[in-house]
Amino acid sequence: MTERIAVIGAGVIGTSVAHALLRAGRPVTLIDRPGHDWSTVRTAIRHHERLARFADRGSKPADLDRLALSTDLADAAGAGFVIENVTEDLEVKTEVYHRLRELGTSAHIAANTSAIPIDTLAAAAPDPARVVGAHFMNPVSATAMVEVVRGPRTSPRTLDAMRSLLDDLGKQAVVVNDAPGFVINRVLMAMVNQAAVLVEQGVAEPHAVDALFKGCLGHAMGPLRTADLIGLDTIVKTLDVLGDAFPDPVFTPAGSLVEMVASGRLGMKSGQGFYDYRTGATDD
Ligand SMILES: NC(=O)c1ccc[n+]([C@@H]2O[C@H](COP(=O)([O-])OP(=O)(O)OC[C@H]3O[C@@H](n4cnc5c(N)ncnc54)[C@H](O)[C@@H]3O)[C@@H](O)[C@H]2O)c1
Repeated sequence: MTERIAVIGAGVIGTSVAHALLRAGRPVTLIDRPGHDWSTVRTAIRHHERLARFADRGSKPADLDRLALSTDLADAAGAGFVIENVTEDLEVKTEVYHRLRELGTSAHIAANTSAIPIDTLAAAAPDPARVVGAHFMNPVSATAMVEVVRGPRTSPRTLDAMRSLLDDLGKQAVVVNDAPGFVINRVLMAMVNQAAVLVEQGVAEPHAVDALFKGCLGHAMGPLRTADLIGLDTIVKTLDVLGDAFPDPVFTPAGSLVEMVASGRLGMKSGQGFYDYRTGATDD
């Protein structure tokens, strides 16, 4: 099956999704806004490829000749499947769905959002029945499972198409119902936020917080390195979505998170977050 897939949003997760699709031999059109810095995308794809090759030395490399880059949403119109990964902001995402509607897109659309309910996005889409949530984890190539969110209007056909695409990628789908933050982020975001508060209050340094989660609870990464990997700006935006949905202070972004984002410390993508990822940095 070689139908082209349009991946909209070439940031942290969109690039990782595109890479995983290329490894599965799928032709991909990766779309971002005009003026987007494609050099960071190429660097990220090379990074994902190194990770994937390290994890599975016998696997086939991503076929980069199948990757088309675009700054025009019209290039999503003819795709067999659309995976939307734009900024975690309802207005920004809604604009993309409205444009897909104007373009008459008839493809199934997977919404990759951290917390925005799928039905809210579906309301702006060409056909709400053709929208399903696909909450991918970064790095996508190295993650075995995807949280799939069935909106109240998601059709069985679209859900099947999502499962079948994930099957091709070698990923297991776990289907949950629609709610702000779904399952993972309703829990994870509260945990990340409290971990940031603990650091703020001087209870522990980031490496101690993460070491406890790895050594005592068997997590692959602690909450603060996970936050750096996701992107601290995305963490704050996701907490804002959850805070709007659930008036609980556990979702009020920690002051330190807000300050880090305001000063451009966005995590791995900017080189600094709770940890320092710049060349030669030693606090890793
Ligand atoms: N970072 C993660 O680990 C992760 C995991 C799962 C889901 N998500 C969700 O995926 C989405 C993207 O997250 P991210 O971390 O990649 O964010 P990001 O900020 O790294 O990237 C978002 C990208 O969307 C692009 N964009 C914005 N408006 C656009 C438009 N109109 N047309 C085309 N491109 C547009 C931006 O230019 C940017 O490149 C968010 O909803 C986020 O919550 C993120």
